Amino acid sequence: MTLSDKLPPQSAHALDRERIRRAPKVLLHDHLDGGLRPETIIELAAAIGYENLPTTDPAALAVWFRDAADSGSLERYLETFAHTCAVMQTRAALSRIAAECAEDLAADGVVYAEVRYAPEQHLAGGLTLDEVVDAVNEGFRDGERRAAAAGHRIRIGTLLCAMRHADRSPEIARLAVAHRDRGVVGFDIAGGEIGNPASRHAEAFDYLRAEGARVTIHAGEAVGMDSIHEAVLRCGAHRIGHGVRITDDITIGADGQVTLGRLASYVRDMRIALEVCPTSNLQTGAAASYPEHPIDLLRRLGFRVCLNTDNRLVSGTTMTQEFQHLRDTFGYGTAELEEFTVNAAKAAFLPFDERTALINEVIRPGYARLRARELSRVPVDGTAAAPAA
Ligand SMILES: O=c1[nH]cnc2c1ncn2[C@@H]1O[C@H](CO)[C@@H](O)[C@H]1O
Ligand SMILES: [Zn+2]
Repeated sequence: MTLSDKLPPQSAHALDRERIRRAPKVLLHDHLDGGLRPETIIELAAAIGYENLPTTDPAALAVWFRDAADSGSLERYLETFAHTCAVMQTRAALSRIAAECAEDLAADGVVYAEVRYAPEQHLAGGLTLDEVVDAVNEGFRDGERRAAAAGHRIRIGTLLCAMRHADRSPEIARLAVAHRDRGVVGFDIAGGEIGNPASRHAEAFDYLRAEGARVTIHAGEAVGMDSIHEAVLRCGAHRIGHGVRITDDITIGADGQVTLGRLASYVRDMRIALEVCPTSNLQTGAAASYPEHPIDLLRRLGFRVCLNTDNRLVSGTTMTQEFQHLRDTFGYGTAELEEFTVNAAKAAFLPFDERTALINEVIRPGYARLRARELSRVPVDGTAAAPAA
């Protein structure tokens, strides 16, 4: 197979920011504790007497997070979460943060999201694991209602993370299964990848497999193929968080001939989705630059790639902004945004009929409308009559 054979036609129209924002999008990889509003952190910190924030100016705090996370190392990136987790230790704080997350995603045009967090990191104020999950779910239901009142349709499921370096994964796996019909759609492991192999959590993954639970695993971000191999073949991951280092198992000859190794073939053949987060990858050193980011290669090779934010505050991003970077770097347009969105909907941890409805009743019609507007050159708000082409 040569790569040039696999190039789809690029969209003829450049998508402007507002059209990207309005297009229906699906987000599968977004951390609740990485996406707080800076104003909310400052308010909550003041209320509980948390004095370690680097600044109490919202704009400066947003810049601080992005800069501190721009370290080239995943470990340094993760250090910034101490400040967000510090203010996420009560029922009210968790519910508020989840509700605001739903509102912010909806305002960015996200119609379905799976938002993840590690319940074990929210026990310092005396909450139980079950109370943490209930508080977050309550917040999301509230946020969905508020978004609907503002004219935005969004649905949110949650993924419970266990931390790779800790030893609570069996408990968190049981928690995910106990709440699976009440807002929780799957399980993940997050945190430092180096020195913390997924196989340490084999007990949790064996249990989840026996329960038929849905699993995604952060892998192939700071560690390469070995980590992806473990995640998929030993731990049974249905999706991979990041997974960009799968390119270590792909060779491209001087003649453009592409060869996939056994692992890369498995991931592509089995339609294991790669939850790709370009900006986060640049910050942690998983990719050197947008042009060098493997998302375009993987997409052209037919991997089930979807586009994600990872951490909206820490990476200073939104879904709209992630796609703008790809538009500017690779010339992507409506077709590619729709492709990522449908890929994400196919890989969502929703029942089959709900995934189908999401694609056929929300995503496809949304993009059809977008394309019709492009053709007639109607302004995005549809108010003024467009001049004839
Ligand atoms: O890109 C990432 N790779 C690995 N772990 C991450 C990433 N982003 C956030 N977290 C970790 O996941 C926890 C639960 O949400 C966060 O507290 C953070 O430590
Ligand atoms: Zn992540």
